[in-house]
Amino acid sequence: MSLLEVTDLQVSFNTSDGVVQAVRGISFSIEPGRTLGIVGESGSGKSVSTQTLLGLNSGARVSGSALFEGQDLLAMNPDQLRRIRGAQISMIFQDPLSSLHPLYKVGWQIVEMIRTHEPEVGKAAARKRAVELLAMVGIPQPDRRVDDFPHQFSGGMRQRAMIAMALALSPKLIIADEPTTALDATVQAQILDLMQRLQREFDTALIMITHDLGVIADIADDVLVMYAGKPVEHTDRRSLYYRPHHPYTKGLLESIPLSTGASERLTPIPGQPPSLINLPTGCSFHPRCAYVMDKCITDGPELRAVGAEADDGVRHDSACWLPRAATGLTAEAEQLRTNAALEGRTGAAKKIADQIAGEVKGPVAS
Ligand SMILES: Nc1ncnc2c1ncn2[C@@H]1O[C@H](COP(=O)(O)OP(=O)(O)OP(=O)(O)O)[C@@H](O)[C@H]1O
Repeated sequence: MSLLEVTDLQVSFNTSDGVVQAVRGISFSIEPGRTLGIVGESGSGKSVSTQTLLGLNSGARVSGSALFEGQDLLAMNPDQLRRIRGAQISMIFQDPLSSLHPLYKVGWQIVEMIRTHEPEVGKAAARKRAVELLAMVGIPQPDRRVDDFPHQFSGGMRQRAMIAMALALSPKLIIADEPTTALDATVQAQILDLMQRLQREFDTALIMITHDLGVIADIADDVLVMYAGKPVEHTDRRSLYYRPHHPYTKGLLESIPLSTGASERLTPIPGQPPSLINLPTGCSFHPRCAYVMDKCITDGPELRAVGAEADDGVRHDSACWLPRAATGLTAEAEQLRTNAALEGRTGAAKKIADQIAGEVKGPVAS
């Protein structure tokens, strides 16, 4: 049994403009000590998927199941979820001030967190643990800084303090939602290092949400790529980075900024993600896809096994009509994609491809 097993999670919101289909059927599982990266552009449904697991989306229409140690989180009442939050599953957000109250001392907040879930722990013992936790996440002079207010910490230190708080009750799963996006590259690397070290030490499972594939390149075991509320590619890290199948994943990889001076490469994906109220027909990505075919406009592909990995036991699923073997960034893979795209398009798809042609290089010429 997996630590967490999410099956066909769907989340929508009724708004005055219509129904927002934020999450349209995602499934994943995670084992103790493993890291799952969930990646996609802003609005792809990454945060809603994970917040729904912890009951943090009031007013949402939710279906599917999310078994945490065999118990369905989606069927739990608010009291049961409150007991799970923080103690069994904790969250780290981009903005530490969404977890750290600006008007209370950092140490006091950690102490409160411990004593709320473990009332038998005395104040002195909880404070001692708070100091130990701050030391563990690398806060200098923790016995003194424990009495600081959040605004007396730098951005990186606040992020560390939030990690200390997330670890306070030794949760089995941490969900980190863009935890380093607001930090500069050096501090970002230190925080990711720290999370990885602590994760190993405590065998904690980690779900890392990010819009930047570069952030999880070193730490994810598996990666789930989301587009417009749907999973479009799901595989292990190696396959995803070296043998991507979905053109959206390929686009995300090509848009990773390389911080290597002259060779810097950043090719944005053309166009914008669709409205989740009025989704495109067929594959939601087709209006932006350089490999669009006629079929993509009418039929939405579901995840299916692709690549040679399907035979050697590594799971590699992609929701794309391109040939199963068209994985990777080699010239050969590109040829397969190009041939399939050029063969598979006539009128409508050709028009879309021509529009994209102005913005991106792809198999757009006929
Ligand atoms: N309470 C709500 N009511 C209506 N729509 C919502 C609500 N919460 C989220 N959404 C919509 O659901 C979609 C998915 O949002 P979500 O925050 O999960 O995206 P994301 O991939 O995490 O992006 P970001 O990185 O910007 O947070 C967005 O279009 C968002 O506007």
